[in-house]
Amino acid sequence: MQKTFKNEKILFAEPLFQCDGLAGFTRSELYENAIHRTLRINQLKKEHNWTQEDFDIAIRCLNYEVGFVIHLSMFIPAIERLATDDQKAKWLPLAESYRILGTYAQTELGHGTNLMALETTATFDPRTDEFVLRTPQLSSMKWWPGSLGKTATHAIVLAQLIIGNKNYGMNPFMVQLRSLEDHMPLPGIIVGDIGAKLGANSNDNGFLILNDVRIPRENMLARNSKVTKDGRYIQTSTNKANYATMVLVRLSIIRWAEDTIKNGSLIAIRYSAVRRQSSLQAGGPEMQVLDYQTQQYKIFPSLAASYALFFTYEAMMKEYEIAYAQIMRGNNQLLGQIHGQLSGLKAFASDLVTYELEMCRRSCGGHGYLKASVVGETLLHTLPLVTVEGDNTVMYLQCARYLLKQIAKALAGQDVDEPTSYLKKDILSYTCPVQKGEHCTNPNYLLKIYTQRAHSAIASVARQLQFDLESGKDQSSAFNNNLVSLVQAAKAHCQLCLMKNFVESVSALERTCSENLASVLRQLCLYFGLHGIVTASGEFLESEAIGLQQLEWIKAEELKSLAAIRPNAVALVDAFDLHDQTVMSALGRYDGNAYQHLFEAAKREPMNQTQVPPAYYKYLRDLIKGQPLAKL
Ligand SMILES: CCCCCCCC/C=C\CCCCCCCCC/C=C/C(=O)SCCNC(=O)CCNC(=O)[C@H](O)C(C)(C)COP(=O)(O)OP(=O)(O)OC[C@H]1O[C@@H](n2cnc3c(N)ncnc32)[C@H](O)[C@@H]1OP(=O)(O)O
Ligand SMILES: Cc1cc2nc3c(=O)[nH]c(=O)nc-3n(C[C@H](O)[C@H](O)[C@H](O)COP(=O)(O)OP(=O)(O)OC[C@H]3O[C@@H](n4cnc5c(N)ncnc54)[C@H](O)[C@@H]3O)c2cc1C
Repeated sequence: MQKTFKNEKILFAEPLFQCDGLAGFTRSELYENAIHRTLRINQLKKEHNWTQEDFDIAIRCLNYEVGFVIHLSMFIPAIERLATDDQKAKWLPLAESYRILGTYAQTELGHGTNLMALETTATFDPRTDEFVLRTPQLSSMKWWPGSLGKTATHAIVLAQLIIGNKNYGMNPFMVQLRSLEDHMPLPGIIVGDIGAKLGANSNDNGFLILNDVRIPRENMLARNSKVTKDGRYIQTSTNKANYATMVLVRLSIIRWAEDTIKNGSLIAIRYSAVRRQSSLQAGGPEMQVLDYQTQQYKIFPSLAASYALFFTYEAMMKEYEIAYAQIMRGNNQLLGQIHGQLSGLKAFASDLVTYELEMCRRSCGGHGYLKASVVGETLLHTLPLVTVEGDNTVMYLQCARYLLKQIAKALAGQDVDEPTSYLKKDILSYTCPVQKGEHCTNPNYLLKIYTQRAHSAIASVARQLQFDLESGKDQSSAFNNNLVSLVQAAKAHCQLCLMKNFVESVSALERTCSENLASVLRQLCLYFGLHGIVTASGEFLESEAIGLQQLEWIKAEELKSLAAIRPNAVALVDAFDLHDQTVMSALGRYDGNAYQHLFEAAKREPMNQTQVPPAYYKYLRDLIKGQPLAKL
């Protein structure tokens, strides 16, 4: 599942990467530890001639608990995508050698989603051939960018370009924030950390106020548009190309989601295999909780999601690479498709894993509430994914916007993109594919059900929008009246994508892997499809892709699937090939000794380093001895 990291032994031989000790770290210690880790991985990369992929896998093995995440995943890719060749030649070597440390400063205190309303301005001054950057009011200050608080020496600042009295929209500007001599903020720059978060506290997300900061004209990243010395704005590509970095990170978030749900399902399944509690026969031996149908019902969805997201990431990475190669050659034909697909899938993947991670945590009972179980920590660390790189609702709506355009093309007899080719079918020509119970044991039949449900959801909201417009509603009212249905249609399309990628990937694997493995993967794919229909049965019924009889067969088959997966559940998570130090969980260790590891973790608890707590001498001693307490 995860390209086995041949360098695991090297990485985890170093105490720095042994994660047991992170509990109890202060924010400053977490921050320093993260920086130390990334720089040490960089040294290991040089010492052992690791590839960039090895470097990335090392970071994923550490669950992204490293420093410079935005520098590596946004600042450098933004230079690659938004800068001219000359600008790349200047800035990339500095960034790649960590001579400058960057962030991607787009979001403001007052705006994150609505980029058109960003308030930071970059005003061209032809007298000095410079841009003057300012955050005009409190709500304008940049707020959230990772590494902005204490680390970044430079930021790619997204600002409204002003020439004369005209606003040319959001453009990217390279701004130095701190001195490269003493790291002090430069004149006009007020910068700092925005404070503790629910998780990911090793990251110094920051704020930035720009008070008339002057930068040379050449600091506007000018691949897609530029300003001439005499103040003319020349656009060389769609200004949406300036959004390209976000598209890449949305793809990375799908993989981040896959990595975290693999951790969660591995912990839940391994622990459920060793935890014995209660029994079904009076006086009988206590059962492995993994044998309870309800426990399987709680945690097998995370197992299936792990594989579904793995296959979807692989498919989307290929789709992105094709689109990106064309875009970098100036051909933006696939820009809309890749944006629509990745907006929706980033939202769907992050929604799916945050839900299933909580189910994994709950399945561990009381111990799931201990930091040492790590499932809760993983959830806290994953929660931002439903917001970063675009709030999920907004991302679903971007996907829905794409789907509406595609179905309009389909209805007009025009070509549509491959991911929406199903919309070419006549919506009235669908017949329920499942005519007998045994059809529910074939993922290909289920795929037809998902296709019809997605097509129906998109066609239905398109019709409703058309009806509202024809009834006299203006565009924005008609849209706002149908946002919930638009999100539902986007989710239906995304769930179809996951199911399609799962079915097609297993079908491709069957041609090369053993029948045993093929059978296990087919079973998991079938379960993923069945469970998805059951959990959204109302929508599937509404689409007429299934009736009550089919739903009855599907629900029965889903429960049978639980029992079929049970014998292979532990092997399926072992197949993730995750090192104990990656999973970090006392409940999910490969040796299965959960209780021993829990107790070891408790013994490492800082409070246990002394037998008698300081509070005893301040408060408890007099209390216990019945002596009057001094005034507190
Ligand atoms: C991966 C390995 C890396 C190696 C290093 C390893 C070390 C790193 C460790 C791990 C890597 C992990 C990677 C993940 C890191 C995650 C960290 C994340 C930190 C967070 C960062 C951020 O949050 S950055 C800020 C993100 N902000 C947003 O996303 C804002 C959301 N809002 C918008 O995008 C736009 O406002 C919105 C799309 C909502 C509206 O656009 P707008 O132009 O205002 O109007 P609209 O009419 O809707 O669109 C017009 C037109 O433009 C098209 N379009 C919109 N967006 C895009 C786009 N992104 N790309 C292409 N086209 C776009 C849209 O479809 C419309 O087209 P038409 O319909 O007019 O044709
Ligand atoms: C951990 C973390 C790291 C981050 N790192 C960075 C970074 O490095 N660089 C950076 O620039 N930013 C960063 N961000 C900011 C992030 O990109 C924004 O928070 C995100 O884009 C959401 O925007 P917002 O916060 O303004 O939410 P809002 O858009 O204000 O969302 C509030 C609510 O309004 C709803 N809403 C908003 N617009 C619409 C609409 N059009 N239709 C329907 N509903 C709508 C949303 O669905 C949501 O429910 C980070 C955020 C977090 C949490």
